Amino acid sequence: MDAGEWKKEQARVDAVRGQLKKRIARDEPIVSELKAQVVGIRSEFWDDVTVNLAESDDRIETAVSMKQQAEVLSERERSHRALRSGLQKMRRLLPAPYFGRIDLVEEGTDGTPEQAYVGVASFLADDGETFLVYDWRTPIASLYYDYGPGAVRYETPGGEIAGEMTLKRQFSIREGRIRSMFDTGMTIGDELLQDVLSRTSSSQMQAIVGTIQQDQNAIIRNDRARLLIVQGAAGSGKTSAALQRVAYLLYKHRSRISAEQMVLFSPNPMFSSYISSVLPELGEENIKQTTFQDYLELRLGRRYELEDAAEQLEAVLAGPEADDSIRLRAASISCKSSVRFLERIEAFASGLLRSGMRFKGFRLRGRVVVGRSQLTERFYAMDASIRLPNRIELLKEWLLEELERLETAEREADWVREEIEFLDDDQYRKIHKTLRRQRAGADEEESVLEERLLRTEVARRAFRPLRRLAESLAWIDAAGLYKDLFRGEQAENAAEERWSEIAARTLSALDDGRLLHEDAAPLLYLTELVQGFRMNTSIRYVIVDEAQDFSPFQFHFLKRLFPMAKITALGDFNQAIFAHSTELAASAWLQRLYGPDQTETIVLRRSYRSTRPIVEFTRSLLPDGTAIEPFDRPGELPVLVRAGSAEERDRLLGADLLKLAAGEAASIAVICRTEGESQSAWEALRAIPGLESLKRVTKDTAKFESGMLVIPAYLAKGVEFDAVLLYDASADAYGEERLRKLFYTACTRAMHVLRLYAAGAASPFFADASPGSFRVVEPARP
Ligand SMILES: Nc1ncnc2c1ncn2[C@@H]1O[C@H](COP(=O)(O)OP(=O)(O)OP(=O)(O)O)[C@@H](O)[C@H]1O
Repeated sequence: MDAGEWKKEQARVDAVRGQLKKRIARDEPIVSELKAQVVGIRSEFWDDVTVNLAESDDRIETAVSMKQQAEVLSERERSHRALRSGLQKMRRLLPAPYFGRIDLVEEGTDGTPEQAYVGVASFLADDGETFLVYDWRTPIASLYYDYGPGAVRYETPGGEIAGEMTLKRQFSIREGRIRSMFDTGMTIGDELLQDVLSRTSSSQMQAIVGTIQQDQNAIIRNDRARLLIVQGAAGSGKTSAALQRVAYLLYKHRSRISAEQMVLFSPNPMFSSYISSVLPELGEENIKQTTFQDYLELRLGRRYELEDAAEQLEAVLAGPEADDSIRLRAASISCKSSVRFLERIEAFASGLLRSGMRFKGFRLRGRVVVGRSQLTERFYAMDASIRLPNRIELLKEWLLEELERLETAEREADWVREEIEFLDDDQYRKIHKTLRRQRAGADEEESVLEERLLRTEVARRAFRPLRRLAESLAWIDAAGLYKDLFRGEQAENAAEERWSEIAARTLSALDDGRLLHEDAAPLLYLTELVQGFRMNTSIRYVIVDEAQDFSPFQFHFLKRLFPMAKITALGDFNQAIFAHSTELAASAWLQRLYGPDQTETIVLRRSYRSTRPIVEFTRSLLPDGTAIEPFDRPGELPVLVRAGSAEERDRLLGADLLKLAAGEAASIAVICRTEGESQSAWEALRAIPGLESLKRVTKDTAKFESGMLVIPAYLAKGVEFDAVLLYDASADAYGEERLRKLFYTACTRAMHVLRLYAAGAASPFFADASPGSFRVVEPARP
């Protein structure tokens, strides 16, 4: 780049920063003053309004005065919020006002190119019209991500604009100085990306706004698809693109959609903390984050002892695949996560329109007051065309009336008289108050009236839990219905492998009040088919990360739970470590969920997280791994360290940990296969001098921190580390084919360094890796 051009650009950066500083200096005192005013008005609110309620004129005056004060307050609050957010944007722009420039000659103009500089927020000149910086989410900025110099077109709210891009320039600016600057073609320069990716990790995910790639931009800006499926290689930027997409959508629909109307399903709470700084970094509020497990807990947690996905995985990994009970459990999981089972449940629910409903009766003091057969008879006496949830609603209404009738009749029962003795003082006082009020106009004698009131109170108290039960729909015997799928005629028709054993195990777990993870979503699905689906109509966008771990049941839930939402499902089938996994792009049932017209799929092949040698090693572990493209970032080969014993392995690994920590690595993870392995590895390694502060991550860890830690592979999903040390890569630990994806997931967490340790024979996966894609190190022994 010639020096004159560089100087010109630096002068522009200086000028824009000058404007920013001027505006910041102007607005800072105004924001502080407004804040002081708001605080002042709030605290003096009651002093300033004339409170005089004696006369009616005064009352009006007071109301007017209060209204005026409230209006002043909300007007000041609005101005304060707007100015403060403008100020925050300017402060964010100050160190690096922009990262890109495009020159565009619009069709039909005189040929003079318009220059558009692109940054994290828009910034206008004093005239209030000229954009000194365009927000990366503005329509014109899309050109920066989608095109190279040449013919271009982009959508604006006013229609399509076509033109010629005459220049595309990238900048790296730090603290106001241009560090690098180059004109590029189609892709956003590898140089910049190299620079960004070679940095060490931090405890929080970073925004990628300056280096978004074209295919990622397609994810970010897609607002057509009802279901957007993103299948992307490990480290291809799925999570990053998803978060940028949230920021884009919040900007695009800022007048009608707020952060509360979006929800992100993440794999675990630690992951939520890891990504929580991206949106604030982009000047947006964080959206709601949850896990599917949270939803299950909310709906089923009170009634059952719920197993979570991690416990399920641990159970499956607890023994060798050849172990019969492990095989049976795996068969149970895959059967209950299948579309076939979903369809079976739907067919079973339709059958309930005719027969088979199960209810629980209502008891009062050990006596049945509304029997289950009474409920069933009423249910089936209804018109055959009425849907299940509507019948339940009608039955509930009847139940509430019936309980009221029973309660009135029950007041005369002998036990009520006895219970009166047990009313406490408070209740007596309340009743006497009512008594005093009613006595005036009553014909009855006081003692008769008193007894009537007391009896009413006792009966009301006794029926209260029954009324609550009726409202809660807990009188539908959902577990009983679910059990019916595993017994009698239903069970006999099942063609699944080992069905009768699966059925026996399911029934015995349910009888103990335990709900296995694979039963939770199907049971809830069946319950909702009967009683109607809960809905949240305010949510407009749902993002599902690690979507390969979602079963058909979970996707069907999302569709029904969020009927007004567009869903983005991001995942990688190669990282499907749980037994219930979805192939995403290749899944026919997922395509059918909203139908092909409303479903779009984007595939990301390029992997950015790891160095080229790491990607070359990890992709060679997969049968279709050649489709994954490494980003050309150099680094050292992955290393297989062969140890003679477990003790030697711990010693060697410990020494490597210390060496890496003394170097540049900010985060180093010792990744284990299971929670149990993680616990014993942590104990063994912590005993090594210098490693006393080694941390251990469990499924209850809420916050992601950098430094040295030990973590089970399934919890490391979605996060990344400068260095990954795979604790046990021996044939004992990873000898089975079913563990290939877990192994792959663990290895792909590494950004710069990957070392794998094996005491004894190494995992057979190494034999599948390309020759020369890793180095073997064997310590010299005497
Ligand atoms: N366009 C980009 N510019 C700069 N960095 C990027 C870009 N895309 C991805 N990255 C970086 O690559 C790493 C991996 O990204 P991310 O975690 O979003 O990938 P992922 O597809 O969700 O990975 P996984 O499925 O393995 O969890 C992150 O450090 C991210 O910042």
